Amino acid sequence: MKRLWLVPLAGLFLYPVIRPYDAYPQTVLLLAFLLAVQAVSWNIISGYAGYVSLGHSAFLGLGSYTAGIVGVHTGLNPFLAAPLGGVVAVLGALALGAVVLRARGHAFVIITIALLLAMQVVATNWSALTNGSTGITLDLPFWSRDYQNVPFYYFFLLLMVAAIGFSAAIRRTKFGTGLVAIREDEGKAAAIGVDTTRFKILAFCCSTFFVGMAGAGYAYFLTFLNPVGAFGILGSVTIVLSALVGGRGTLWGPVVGAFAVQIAGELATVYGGGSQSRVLLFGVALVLVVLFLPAGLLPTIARWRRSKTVEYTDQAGALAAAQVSVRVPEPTSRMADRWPLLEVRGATKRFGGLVAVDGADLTVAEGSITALIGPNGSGKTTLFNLVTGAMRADAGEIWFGGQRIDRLPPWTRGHLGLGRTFQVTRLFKSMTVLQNVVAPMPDARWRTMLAGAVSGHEADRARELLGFVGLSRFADQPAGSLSYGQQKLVELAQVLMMEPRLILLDEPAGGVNPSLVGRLCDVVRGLNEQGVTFLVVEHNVPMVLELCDPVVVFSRGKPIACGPPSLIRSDPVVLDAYLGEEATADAQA
Ligand SMILES: Nc1ncnc2c1ncn2[C@@H]1O[C@H](COP(=O)(O)OP(=O)(O)OP(=O)(O)O)[C@@H](O)[C@H]1O
Repeated sequence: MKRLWLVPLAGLFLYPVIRPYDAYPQTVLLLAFLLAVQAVSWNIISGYAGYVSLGHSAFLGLGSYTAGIVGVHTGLNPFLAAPLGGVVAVLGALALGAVVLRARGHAFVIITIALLLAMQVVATNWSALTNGSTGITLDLPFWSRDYQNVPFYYFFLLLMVAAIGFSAAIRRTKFGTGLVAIREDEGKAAAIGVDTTRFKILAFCCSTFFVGMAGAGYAYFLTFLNPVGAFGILGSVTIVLSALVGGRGTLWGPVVGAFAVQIAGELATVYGGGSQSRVLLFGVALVLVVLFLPAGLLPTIARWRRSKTVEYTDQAGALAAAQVSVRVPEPTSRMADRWPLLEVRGATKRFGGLVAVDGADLTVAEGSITALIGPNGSGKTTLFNLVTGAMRADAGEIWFGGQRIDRLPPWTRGHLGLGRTFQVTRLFKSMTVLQNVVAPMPDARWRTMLAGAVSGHEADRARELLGFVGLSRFADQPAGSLSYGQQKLVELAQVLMMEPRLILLDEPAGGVNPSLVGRLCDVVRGLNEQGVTFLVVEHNVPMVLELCDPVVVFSRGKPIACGPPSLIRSDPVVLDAYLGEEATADAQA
């Protein structure tokens, strides 16, 4: 059943054999294959990674011009020049990606359109190479007219199969999971070790190779190239429309969409009175899809078919089966001496006129569970952001394990053993619980990146960690269906996949069912006994005083006291600044 797609594929392969003289349907189909190649490729950067390119047909144009220019100068057949077209498209993506992928959202979309139009201008004006607006005429196909378009048919069909296979392979790797993580929450992805810069540039390159190859074949099919045709916006709009109709971010959505759009466009041209009606149809379809089918056909159908009885759970029972049997870093000899694992020296962060962190110094000894408490807005989360690299400090230094880290990107800090959880959980909602736990990238090696997303010892370890936090039975549920407290525990399991030396917990008990708080403390203690150091921001003062030692008190962006809980509990400065009059009265009673 799973290989049902082989049936239509076999049909497509056999069609020209069975009906060799059906030239028109063959042409419609080969153009659908071409569109599918582009939509499936576009989906890698814009569906998986969420960076919507509206200029992707530029890479078809690059491939076309490569084949055209090489053909004119060397006589090389465009089919043979196709790999070169793919390589040129990838090189173009590599050069442009480093620049355009700095932008996000609308800015990225606009830049990609600008890019397409810029290429049109270059192709028009670089006459010596491209023959300018006069264009390039290629040799006619060498085969007999009896074969019609059959060679083009198979060329584009094979490319489509290759592009789908490539996209499926990417989706199955940790690289693919990393792209989805970037789409859902780029900051979080970086925090769990995903080198977002490398992932995005690589995805951009992957999304152009088959498009460039297809461009070479398309130039041969048309036998004529000019800048307006090769770098027109309509081609890009059609790609986006195909992926949106079928379902962006899915494997088969762009394929289904490409066939639907190509066939609908053909019908509009034939019965609607010419190619203008095709443009009108695309415009109307784009509006309708965005308004009424935002997820696309396949995801909408899948949602209808999916069982409506997703198991929403309460928090009771979670952790019941928890076993503290988890692999954590080897305790180091320095631990015994309470060596500083993290040192923040004079860190400052300003937001306009507001000084959120004001020359703060903080030391976290290896092997400790250090607390960071303080009133709302005193700068605790901002300090976390400076330590993990989510924000850059305006001044000061941060050292971790004897290495200065304040200029390193967040993922490198993660690879060094710095993990964090968030005040408001930031799981990847479209992934299952298990997929979330295997998503982190513990290092920057290519081997890790290309490893299976949910396979081998990584998956075993993720299951072990889910057992550790007591959530094994939710492994295959969507992360978003779990209760808030359970999501916090999944986030902890996710961080543990990085094998961290230090975990920064941002309000671990916030919003969590009180019955879980005690268990959460046990989990933290269990991990600490095995060598993991913790820095905990928490408003639940009784919990902090019971769990942590030392306790650092933050006020107005810097520490005002530090010591064991017994001292902090009765320190008048702390009582005044943070615990308030009520606590002062309690302490005095
Ligand atoms: N991105 C930002 N832009 C502007 N101001 C910010 C930003 N992030 C934090 N702030 C401000 O910096 C100050 C410190 O905020 P921060 O969230 O670090 O405090 P906190 O101690 O973690 O508070 P809470 O306990 O409520 O989470 C606050 O006044 C906050 O409004």
